[in-house]
Amino acid sequence: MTVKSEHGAIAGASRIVVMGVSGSGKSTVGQALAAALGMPFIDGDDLHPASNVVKMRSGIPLEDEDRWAWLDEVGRALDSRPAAVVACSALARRYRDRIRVIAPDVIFVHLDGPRAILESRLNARRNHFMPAALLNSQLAILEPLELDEAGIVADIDSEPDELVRQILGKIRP
Ligand SMILES: Nc1ncnc2c1ncn2[C@@H]1O[C@H](COP(=O)(O)OP(=O)(O)OP(=O)(O)O)[C@@H](O)[C@H]1O
Ligand SMILES: O=C(O)[C@H](O)[C@@H](O)[C@H](O)[C@H](O)CO
Repeated sequence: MTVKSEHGAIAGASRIVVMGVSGSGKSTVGQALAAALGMPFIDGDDLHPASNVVKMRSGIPLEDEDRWAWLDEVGRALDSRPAAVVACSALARRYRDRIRVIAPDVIFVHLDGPRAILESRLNARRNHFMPAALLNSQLAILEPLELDEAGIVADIDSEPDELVRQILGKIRP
């Protein structure tokens, strides 16, 4: 169960999704956050069916129909463990709702920031299936967390370690 502690931090955060568009740092920050919390880290990129990876690699944005089974995998990755950090874009409310059906106590950490930073990080990144050209479609789908969704927002314009520090000031297991 999640409750706000007396300091306003979200307590009971043991199943965490680090969300945001491509290039926001989900894998980088998610891994560091999991290490700091002593929790396993699972990269949602590794849970995609091969057909999704082929599509993204070819520069074709995924459709909702491509995402449902993947989001179910994300939900199961969380629900089958007592604690975990999963990197998953979870761009739209309906995608987060899908994850919550399986893992109701999930907390979302939205890595948010301006297009210019996202673009420069994606253009500098090597050896990843996701092309920078898909950033526009990702930003078009993005729906920020709503007030009734358990989660926090972190601004990506800091070093990963600093982001982890900020996140740990707002959530605690
Ligand atoms: N806070 C940060 N400061 C500087 N560089 C960062 C930061 N976060 C991530 N990066 C770098 O930006 C690039 C994108 O980060 P990362 O791959 O973690 O993003 P992602 O959200 O997981 O992307 P995707 O959804 O496409 O898998 C990487 O090269 C990473 O090293
Ligand atoms: O929902 C989506 O459009 C995609 O699944 C992407 O967001 C990828 O999972 C990933 O973030 C790219 O590496």
